[in-house]
Amino acid sequence: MDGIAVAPYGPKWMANRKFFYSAMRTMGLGKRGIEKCVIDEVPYIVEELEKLCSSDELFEPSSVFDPAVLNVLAYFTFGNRYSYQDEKFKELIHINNEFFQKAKFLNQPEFFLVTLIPGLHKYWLPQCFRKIHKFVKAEIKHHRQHLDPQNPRDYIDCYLNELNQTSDQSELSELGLEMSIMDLFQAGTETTATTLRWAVLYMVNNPHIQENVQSEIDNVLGFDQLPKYEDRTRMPYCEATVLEVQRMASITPFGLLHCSEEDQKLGGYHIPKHTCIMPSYHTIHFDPKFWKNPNEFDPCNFIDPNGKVGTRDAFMPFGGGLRICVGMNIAKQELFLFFVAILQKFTLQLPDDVKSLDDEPIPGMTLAPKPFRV
Ligand code: HEM
Repeated sequence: MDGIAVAPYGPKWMANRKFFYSAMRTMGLGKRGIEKCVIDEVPYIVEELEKLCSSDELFEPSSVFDPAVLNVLAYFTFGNRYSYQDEKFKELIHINNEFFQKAKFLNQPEFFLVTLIPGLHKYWLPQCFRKIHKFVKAEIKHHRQHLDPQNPRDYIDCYLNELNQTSDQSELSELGLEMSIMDLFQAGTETTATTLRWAVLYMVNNPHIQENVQSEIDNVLGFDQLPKYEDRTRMPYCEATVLEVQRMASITPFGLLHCSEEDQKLGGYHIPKHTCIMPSYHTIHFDPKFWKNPNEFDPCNFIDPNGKVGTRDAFMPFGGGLRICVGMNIAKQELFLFFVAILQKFTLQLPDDVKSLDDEPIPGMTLAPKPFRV
């Protein structure tokens, strides 16, 4: 196992994770910093939503969020974004979503059979995994042919440069690059797009909160000024609302599986070596010890008495420890900037005959709202 999310704790995981951070820094200094990738996507989201609204038909917001978040990662890794109508891109979204659905199998007991019988994974791996792999390999081949070592354009170029400079003993490899990209797509698209769908759901179910958000946007940005990530310091209510969406939705209720490397003591319990551990972030996010009215959607959970946004130890949407989400800073920027840009231009409403949306999630590896239309 190579890459980041699926790699076991060890030198390969460490090298790929470290490389991801260093690429973010390198690219952050250039024209294609992650914030630019996100901001550049905003006009396309607005345009797509305008098109959908003008038809008077209700629509499911994932038709906009899926391509938008995948485009940010495509921009970061492949160096270009795709038109939402591009057939190749539609196919990539389809196979990426399909793979995510299949990956729910990872939480089932059958998965342990796959890990116990050597070689079985070759037969079990679903077709969509092979398709994404083929797509990523083709992009890497294309990048290798057009690589200019002095001007790395994106994540793949930075990684290839590093491979060309390092020795055979390096823990980085072409397979590590392929797996890392697939991890970023897998871990970084459904999670972010699903959180945005929850944001829409909570806004239509709580119109008074939507009004407060919009009035802050009107005061700080007006109707035309594009939001920047630094604006969040002047927009505490919007920032707190996004954090509250993450708490209430708790889309990764158990994070990823962890395993103790040694015998450990934790909270007075003895954890033997090689115990499988699933932290329950969902429990922490709804614990009345930490939250006044945990079952109520209330952005004030994150606003301190001075009106400033403060986070809490009992808030862990991105997990914690050594394996904390590597895409946390990308996701935070996407959530804030997309959320603000949408509510700057649109008011989200339910059809006349619907009072509120069902906020019971569909159970799974991530907690998603049931399909809905606005
Ligand atoms: C709202 C969006 C997101 C949420 C809620 C989320 C949440 C998480 C959580 C809970 C974990 C597991 C941490 C643990 O086991 O303690 C994780 C891991 C991970 N996430 Fe995210 N994530 C999000 C977005 C992203 C994005 C945008 C990317 C990529 C750009 C990404 C890439 C990863 C990777 C590669 C890992 C595995 C890290 C490792 O094992 O070292 N995630 N994420």
